[in-house]
Amino acid sequence: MVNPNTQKGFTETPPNYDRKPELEAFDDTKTGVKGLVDAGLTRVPRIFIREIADGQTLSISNGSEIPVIDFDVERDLIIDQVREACESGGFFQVVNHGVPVELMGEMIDGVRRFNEDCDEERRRYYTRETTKKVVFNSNFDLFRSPAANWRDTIVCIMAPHALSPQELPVALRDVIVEYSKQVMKLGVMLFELLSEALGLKPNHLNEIGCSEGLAVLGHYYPACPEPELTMGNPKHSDNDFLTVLLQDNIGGLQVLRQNQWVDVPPVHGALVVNIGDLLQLISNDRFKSSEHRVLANRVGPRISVASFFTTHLQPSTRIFGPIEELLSEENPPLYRETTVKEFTRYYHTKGLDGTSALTHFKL
Ligand SMILES: O=C(O)CCC(=O)C(=O)O
Ligand SMILES: [Fe+2]
Repeated sequence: MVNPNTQKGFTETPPNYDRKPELEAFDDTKTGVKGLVDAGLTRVPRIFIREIADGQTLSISNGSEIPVIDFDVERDLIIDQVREACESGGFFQVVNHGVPVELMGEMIDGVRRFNEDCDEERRRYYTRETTKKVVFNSNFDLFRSPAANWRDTIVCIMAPHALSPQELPVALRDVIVEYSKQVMKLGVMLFELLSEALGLKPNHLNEIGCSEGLAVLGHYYPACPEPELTMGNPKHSDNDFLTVLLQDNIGGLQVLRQNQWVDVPPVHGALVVNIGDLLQLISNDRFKSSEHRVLANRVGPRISVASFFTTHLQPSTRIFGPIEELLSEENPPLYRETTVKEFTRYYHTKGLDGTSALTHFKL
């Protein structure tokens, strides 16, 4: 393999190369990958370079495998389609979902405004403190992952306790409050459909707390001069119950299906829905989370907004395990019980290394 550092005039990466000072220098700027791009960088710094560029290893199909479900049809038909999508990969898109399309565009614009605001404004929110309800940083797992990713993220914890508007950055303050309200409504509806798809009473998943917490992540993937050397978001499954994802029209999101990466193409007005690891756990593997990733791109910025239904930052004492109504002699529990906080801790200590936190909870 060609060593890209050789081309950069580093000659060779020394065998005793210590990444830490370079990671620290990058983190200290508090302006993320966008800050590097603004400085006019034309090569990808080595802290971002993956030994195996997993972006290029497997073939890619055209994304027609990811179903687009219209919510403006008869309920029974929606439930059948949702059940099928959840049992065969846990990744689908929805249209006519009730979140106004105009608001979706405004939310993307809000994330853009924040990330393109002056350095000083972004630095105000830059932190690695995991207890804060508004956190901006680049690579939450910067000091643990094998390679950094070409992405900056702002996380706002919108539920169960509402943030006071003053805590939110001005650039997206109004829009994120309204968007979260709408996504929460959609989430409650999705958990009703998922409950029915599992043969449970419609309120089951909402009653046990699946829609209690909402973390909204605004991702900003700047244009990358050498996208084949790094990743926007490496292979992972989500550690929540459910994710509702809004992506702009750039593309690059892919889901792993039978060892093949499949594009999740942008569809105007659609939201992507995917099952998280916690829903896999409580459904006792009836519904599976899927691994996915985002490629770095040359034409960005790409912007997406991932709404995570989880309570990990405002933890409750609720215990989650495989739902009793789904268990039988032929269907014994596959996982032990846990709290959202304990479950999420595994994910946060290991970072996005491509292994599922679920394995730690298998019986
Ligand atoms: O940016 C995207 O399209 C996906 C983001 C994602 O996978 C995540 O936030 O977990
Ligand atoms: Fe994800």
